[in-house]
Amino acid sequence: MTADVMDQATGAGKEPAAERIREMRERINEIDQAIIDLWLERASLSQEVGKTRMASGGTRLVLAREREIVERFRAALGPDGTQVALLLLRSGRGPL
Ligand SMILES: O=C(O)C(=O)C[C@]1(C(=O)O)C=C[C@@H](O)C=C1
Repeated sequence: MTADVMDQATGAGKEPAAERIREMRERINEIDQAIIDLWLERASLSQEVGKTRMASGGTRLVLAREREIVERFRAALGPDGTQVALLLLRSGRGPL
């Protein structure tokens, strides 16, 4: 890449920046995959907890526990954390 040609894939204007961006994107991809794997594992566990509880005659949901989880995410991530927690809970127990 010459200094005045933008690299299409990375959007960078110079090769050293393009190379650094490619490296950082590799790590971003690894992190995204870890998040996906953990998301799916959590959803599966959450479904299992729900089945176990209902089979014992208990409730489908435990709202106090959901509030605790939403609060943990809000405290760590702010208002977006609330949205993440709500999506996370929905992916395990389904929509309310
Ligand atoms: O911790 C539980 O008791 C669960 O059932 C798991 C979970 C969750 O996904 O975190 C799902 C539904 C409940 O209402 C509360 C929490």
